[in-house]
Amino acid sequence: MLTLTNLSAHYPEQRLCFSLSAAPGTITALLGPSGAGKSTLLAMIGGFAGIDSGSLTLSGRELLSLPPAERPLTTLFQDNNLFWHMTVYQNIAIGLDAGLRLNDDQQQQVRQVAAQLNITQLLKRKPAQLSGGQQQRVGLARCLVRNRPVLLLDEPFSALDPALRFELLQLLREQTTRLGLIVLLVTHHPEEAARVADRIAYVHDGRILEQGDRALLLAPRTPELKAYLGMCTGKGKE
Ligand SMILES: Nc1ncnc2c1ncn2[C@@H]1O[C@H](COP(=O)(O)OP(=O)(O)OP(=O)(O)O)[C@@H](O)[C@H]1O
Repeated sequence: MLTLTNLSAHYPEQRLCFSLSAAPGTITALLGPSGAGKSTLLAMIGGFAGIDSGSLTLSGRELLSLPPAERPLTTLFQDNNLFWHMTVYQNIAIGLDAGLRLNDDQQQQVRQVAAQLNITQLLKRKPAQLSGGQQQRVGLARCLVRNRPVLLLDEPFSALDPALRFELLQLLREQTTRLGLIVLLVTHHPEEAARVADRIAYVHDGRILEQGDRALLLAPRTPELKAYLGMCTGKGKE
């Protein structure tokens, strides 16, 4: 279980404080308006943003004292951070060894994850020779090969057209269940959350205002989430 307890940061214009639990094998969708703090929440967990107080644990182990590279997690952003001069194989392999010196076992792991994400036929290409969807598959493959229990995703598929987006989300869903990953997925698309997420956390003004299972999207309790989802909150209106 990944557990955030009053994990807090203060910025001149924003005070953020998050409490959240996420279980293995689940996807938690982080929804909320622009500027609410979704990306900062991931940065706080990843160790890229300062923390003032609170705790962050994975299976009871405190993570805040660990530098980012030693935390048991991996991140994927919309800009997938692929290296354009390297092949797809190398771009995945670098997730295992920055010097690209892979033993037989590790080489096998790269090929395995490539097969799972249907990119085996692309391993010799460079990122510029791939479509946007294929590039995101490579980015996801690099994350998965690292074999970390927590996956932080910041709108990774937003630039893709809907069909491709859902294909990749389905793939993410399968891998989350198969590997027992804890996935936090920032998205601006409630319909993405409705399709793949086990849990919904609505981030508003630096905190999680509401959380629950997918039914939350159909029956939000707070006026803020209703307004975010475009549901009418005015009295006497439909
Ligand atoms: N390094 C920082 N310095 C100052 N303020 C910051 C910093 N990082 C985050 N903030 C504050 O946190 C707020 C939340 O920003 P964040 O990018 O996390 O929102 P978001 O919900 O991810 O928005 P979007 O959906 O537009 O990406 C910002 O408006 C800003 O006030």
